[in-house]
Amino acid sequence: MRVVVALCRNAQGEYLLAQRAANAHLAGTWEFPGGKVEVGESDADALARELDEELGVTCDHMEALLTRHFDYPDRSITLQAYTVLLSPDACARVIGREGQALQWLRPEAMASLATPAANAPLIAALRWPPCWAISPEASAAAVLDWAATRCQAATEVGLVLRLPRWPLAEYIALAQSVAALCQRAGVPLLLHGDVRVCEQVAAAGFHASSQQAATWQAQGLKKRDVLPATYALAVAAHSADELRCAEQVMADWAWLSPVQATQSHPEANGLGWVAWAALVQCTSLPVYGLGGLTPAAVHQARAHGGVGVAGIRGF
Ligand SMILES: Nc1nc2c([nH]c(=O)n2[C@H]2C[C@H](O)[C@@H](COP(=O)(O)OP(=O)(O)OP(=O)(O)O)O2)c(=O)[nH]1
Repeated sequence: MRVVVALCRNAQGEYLLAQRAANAHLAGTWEFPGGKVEVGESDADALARELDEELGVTCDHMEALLTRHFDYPDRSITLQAYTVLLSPDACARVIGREGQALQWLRPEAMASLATPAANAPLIAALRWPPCWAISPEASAAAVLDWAATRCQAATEVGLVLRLPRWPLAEYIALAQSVAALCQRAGVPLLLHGDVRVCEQVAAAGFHASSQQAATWQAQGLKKRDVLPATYALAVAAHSADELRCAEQVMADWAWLSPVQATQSHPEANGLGWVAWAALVQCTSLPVYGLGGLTPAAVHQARAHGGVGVAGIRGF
């Protein structure tokens, strides 16, 4: 079943959510406005019809954001999300024409609501940048310069400070400087390595290796047991099993690699986008593509069920 949804944003950076009826599939959850595409309808027709039926508004402009296939126990859906520009007038006129409750909410506040499981990647795409730049292994001065350049760039990017060979104390000192730069620029930063760094540095999250996640899983530990409450957890995965492990430790998203062969791991064959997309379907987590990609691959990732891309060279 093909379902189109509208991510309607207002001038305050909030998005419109509607509560599903008590007798509907996924009753009571907070969804994005939209619905099933009927036979013979284009996505644009279906979305315009749903917005009129549900909210009493017409949409001025829509842009494809991402596609994600999702298997609920009783049905499979292909969810196609569009960002929709509503004029300030239209935002003010929005009403729940089917009696549904409505609210405008920032993406980071959506985690505390009951939302359809298929929506996690959409919410991640609204909350987090489409691209993550992973630090090169270089001197402290070069890494600071790398971070400063990306913090000044106009493109939407997050940073991952990955320096596996650095002693803990030196990593923490550099991470504190990078975190200060990122905070000033409003750029999210993920830490890496020893999880104890999170107690010393104010960052947006932590990037765990697949081995770290497997160790936590074996010990029955979840994200809340290993990270400060405000931290997001991103876990590296290379297979369906590792994606399941990321889910079990309650990661916020997974990096799935390698999409293509890379300079750092030339021996590993790339999955290619088709096999990558098939693996993405094994999980309900948001997934970023990694391995031999550049920021230009965001659209391909999003057409294959992903949220975005990450990498070292070219980011
Ligand atoms: N509208 C909407 N549906 C969603 C979202 N996330 C999600 O998993 N779904 C699922 C729930 C349903 O199984 C399916 C949409 O079907 P629906 O029943 O809302 O479609 P509709 O508006 O055409 O409903 P109806 O005319 O059949 O009553 O997609 C979302 O954010 N918005």
